[in-house]
Amino acid sequence: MKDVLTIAMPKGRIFVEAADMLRKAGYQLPPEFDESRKLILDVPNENIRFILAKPMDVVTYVEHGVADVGIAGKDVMLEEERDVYEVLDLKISECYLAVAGLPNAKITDVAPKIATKYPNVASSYFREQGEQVEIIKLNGSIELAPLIGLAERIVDIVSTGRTLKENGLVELEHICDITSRLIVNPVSYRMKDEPIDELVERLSKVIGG
Ligand SMILES: Nc1ncnc2c1ncn2[C@@H]1O[C@H](COP(=O)(O)OP(=O)(O)OP(=O)(O)O)[C@@H](O)[C@H]1O
Ligand SMILES: O=P(O)(O)OC[C@H]1O[C@H](OP(=O)(O)OP(=O)(O)O)[C@H](O)[C@@H]1O
Repeated sequence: MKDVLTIAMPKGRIFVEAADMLRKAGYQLPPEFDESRKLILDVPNENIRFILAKPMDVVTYVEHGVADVGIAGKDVMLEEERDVYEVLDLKISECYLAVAGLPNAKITDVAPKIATKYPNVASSYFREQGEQVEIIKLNGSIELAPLIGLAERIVDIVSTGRTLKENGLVELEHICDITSRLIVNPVSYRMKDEPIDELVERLSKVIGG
């Protein structure tokens, strides 16, 4: 009996695209997979176990080796340096990180406040720009911060631009493009090289069209 491969899947918006991609790669995922509230789902005929985690936590499960592989946004990978291998750009959940704020806002502070879910990315970005800022960490609804005076600017994900637009904010600087990545635990990469190589190969074919 071969070792089971544990895959950490992010709940939320990446899940749908990732599940679709796995199906296109020929993995037989049961239909109830998409609606279930279960956090561990076994697919015995594929020798795969899926665990469902918050997108920001996927990398933690993989780093600790309780999941062999996982799917995580590049934003999460950039925010914290982790001991995992990033083996494939899945080219799904495309978006980008940007600086945004109210139009024509005057910068009066010596160190303007920047609200973000990504304090490390934001700090490095402004350090590279040679700009002194004060970072305020938030967990969501980042666009609210400049509207209510918590921060002058934000660093956040932009996809369609709808959230910025509907809140009267404008994009000021493009930081970097983001897509989801396949990440692998370094020990699993050695111990379970066969199923991992197969997964990478099958997913690569889907990406390549
Ligand atoms: N608007 C978006 N469009 C496309 N991809 C996005 C968007 N927002 C975030 N992403 C990508 O999807 C990943 C997961 O985002 P999602 O919003 O599902 O989770 P989260 O915000 O971390 O968690 P939650 O909203 O459940 O607290 C992000 O890490 C990023 O890579
Ligand atoms: O450009 P858009 O297509 O409008 O997408 C961008 C929005 O999507 C994400 O928020 P999310 O929906 O994850 O909400 P939250 O960060 O407030 O939890 C991101 O933080 C932006 O707010």
